[in-house]
Amino acid sequence: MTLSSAPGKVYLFGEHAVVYGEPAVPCAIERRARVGVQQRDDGKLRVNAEDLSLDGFTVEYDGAAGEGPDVDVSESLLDAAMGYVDGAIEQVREVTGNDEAGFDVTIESDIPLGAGLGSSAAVVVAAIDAAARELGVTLDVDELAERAYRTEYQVQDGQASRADTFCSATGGAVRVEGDDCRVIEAPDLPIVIGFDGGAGDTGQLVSGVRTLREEYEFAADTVEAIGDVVRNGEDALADGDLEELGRLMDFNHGLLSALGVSSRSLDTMVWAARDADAYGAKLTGAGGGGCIVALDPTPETETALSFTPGCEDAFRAELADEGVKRLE
Ligand SMILES: Nc1ncnc2c1ncn2[C@@H]1O[C@H](COP(=O)(O)OP(=O)(O)O)[C@@H](O)[C@H]1O
Ligand SMILES: C[C@@](O)(CCOP(=O)(O)O)CC(=O)O
Ligand SMILES: [Mg+2]
Repeated sequence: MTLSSAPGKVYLFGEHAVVYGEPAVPCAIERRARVGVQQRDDGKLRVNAEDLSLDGFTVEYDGAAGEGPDVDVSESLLDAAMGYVDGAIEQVREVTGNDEAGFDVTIESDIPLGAGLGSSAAVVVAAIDAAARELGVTLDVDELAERAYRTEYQVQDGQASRADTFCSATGGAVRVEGDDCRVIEAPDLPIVIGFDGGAGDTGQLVSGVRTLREEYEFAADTVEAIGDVVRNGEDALADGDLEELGRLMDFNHGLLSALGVSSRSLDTMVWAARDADAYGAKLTGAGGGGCIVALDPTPETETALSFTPGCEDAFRAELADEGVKRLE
């Protein structure tokens, strides 16, 4: 068996706008997906993903080369659930030139699904890394990030940036603008996360922003304004100016809200953090439901969130310096 892990992330700034070429700054956090892979002789793909439940079912699945799923759910739901793993294995078959390779894949993850913490990118990065190594090929981190990006791009119907996958592959704080991806210096950030227990549909939310942007010039301007916030945010990050970072995160949340990707529970958690005197707070990732990220070195925000109706979990997150980890 070959085992790799990869971290989730929060966006300090720039989600959604990054899809249209504006810069974004995600930071990897110490919450990981671990993917174990064992080659099979029969060319089939069998995925054991205990965290992945569809309306209460746990999926036992024979992927593209297999016999189809052992659950009674619609194909579209199953594609949505399994597309990332299937896509990751396709990339491994391509990059290793082993078209017929079959695998047993086991996924365990500390990252809530669809909540804006990049569970999909972490699963894809760890799966590609482990499956390629299982076939004797160790990918360098740039190739791994590129293959993981192609997987997300394909599964999300051509609507994905390189931000999540690059960040998960390299770890640390990163800056992504188009295909220019780099790791940047970041101070120790007092990151607090609030989770409403829900999820958003990344593809649908990205499509919503695309439509608005095509329909209204001011929505296109809003996307550009997010880019300006990010550029200011980079300076604040370089200066270690947490107050300014927080102000800019607040502004970023307002602009995301204007683009229709916030929700009542995300707004409620953002306001709870602001009322607790966090430096700033915003939704993270695609939105619609899931997580907010706040900056607060004191325990106040975590405490306030834990008493906020609609907030299911509040926790601190450490920056993950390391991206993909080769465990076995
Ligand atoms: N532990 C897991 N096991 C299997 N698949 C997972 C797991 N975590 C995430 N995924 C895949 O990623 C999808 C969620 O990704 P996405 O909607 O982009 O949200 P996010 O990346 O913000 O968590 C899930 O529907 C599933 O396909
Ligand atoms: C909305 C977006 O900018 C980030 C999505 O992040 P997440 O999958 O919700 O963690 C889409 C993308 O960059 O591919
Ligand atoms: Mg995702």
